[in-house]
Amino acid sequence: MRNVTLILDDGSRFHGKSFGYEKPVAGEVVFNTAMTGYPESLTDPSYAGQLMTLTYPLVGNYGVPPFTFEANGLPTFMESEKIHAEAIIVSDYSERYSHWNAVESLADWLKREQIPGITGIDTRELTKVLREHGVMMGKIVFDDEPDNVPEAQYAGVNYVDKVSCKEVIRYNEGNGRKKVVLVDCGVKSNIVRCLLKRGVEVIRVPWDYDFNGLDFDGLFISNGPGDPDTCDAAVQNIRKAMQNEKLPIFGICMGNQLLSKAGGAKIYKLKYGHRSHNQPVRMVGTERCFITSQNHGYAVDNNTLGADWEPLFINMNDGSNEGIRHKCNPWFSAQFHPEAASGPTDTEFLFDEFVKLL
Ligand SMILES: NC(=O)CC[C@H](N)C(=O)O
Repeated sequence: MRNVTLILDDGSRFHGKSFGYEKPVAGEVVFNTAMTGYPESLTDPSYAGQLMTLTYPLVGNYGVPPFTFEANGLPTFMESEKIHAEAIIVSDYSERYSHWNAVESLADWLKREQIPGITGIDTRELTKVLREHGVMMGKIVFDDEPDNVPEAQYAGVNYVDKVSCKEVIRYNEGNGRKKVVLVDCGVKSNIVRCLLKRGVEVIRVPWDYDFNGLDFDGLFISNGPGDPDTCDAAVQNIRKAMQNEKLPIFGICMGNQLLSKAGGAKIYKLKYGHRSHNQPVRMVGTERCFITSQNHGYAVDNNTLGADWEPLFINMNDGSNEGIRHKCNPWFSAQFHPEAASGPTDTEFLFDEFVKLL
């Protein structure tokens, strides 16, 4: 195992060993406090451009599931066709694995997909640094190649364009089913699955595709990587769709941010994001609290919501926005992940609410 150093933009250094693909890499260093879910998180397109730190120390011990696909083309156990995170940073990589569904080790998968993985890092200490300073850019450098230092930019880059589908894909076509246009900003497979299992046809379109000429009954806006302020084309198309006040609209994560922007609200960057399986959110106007799966670095500024909108969920840790709804029209969204994958499924009922509206 080659020695590596993780260098953060503030100059902090963490020494570890390479266990994945051997390539220096740079990106935004973020942390996730979930105890499980590395196959789902690594393949979540929303991690594009980021070096994913896991605070839970033992990683790799349940291996990696097979990369098989369902008849409709969706991967059976992964959230997309490939790893999107730039690298994974762990404390204690477990070379041995055991799980009924495992077919290979995390190290073998990372090497095959040419994604670096580093171990031996005190990821809890690293997380303290990120919480204190806020998320930072960082680089993984191989100690025996000190001059091979990678560069990367995260802010202002349109990552959605890199991960969105390039052409229209239809699922579950025909039979007079209700049709949902899904704006693919980097959609997770389980979102498509959550819609399909409720009997609708899904028309998945590229993030900047003007879907307004299509025949459809509802609009869904997906999760996706990077800064929502780089996705103006999507916001314009959503605004056009809003001319039909009866059209049901539902958004998740990036979808919450883009719907909010279409409604006139502003987005800001959180100091260190929400990435875990246990983020508590309260449904506004009730005492109901849900434990949610999350992965986002930006948030909607509640104070900038227009008069026709209100927060739908609020994060109980930091009071930030976790969803919005329109006061009259069937338009709502969640900042967290009701489709889980991975994490708790307690809020999957939001898909039922949306499909009922169609
Ligand atoms: N998972 C997502 O859709 C994330 C949305 C956005 N890229 C953020 O970081 O806030």
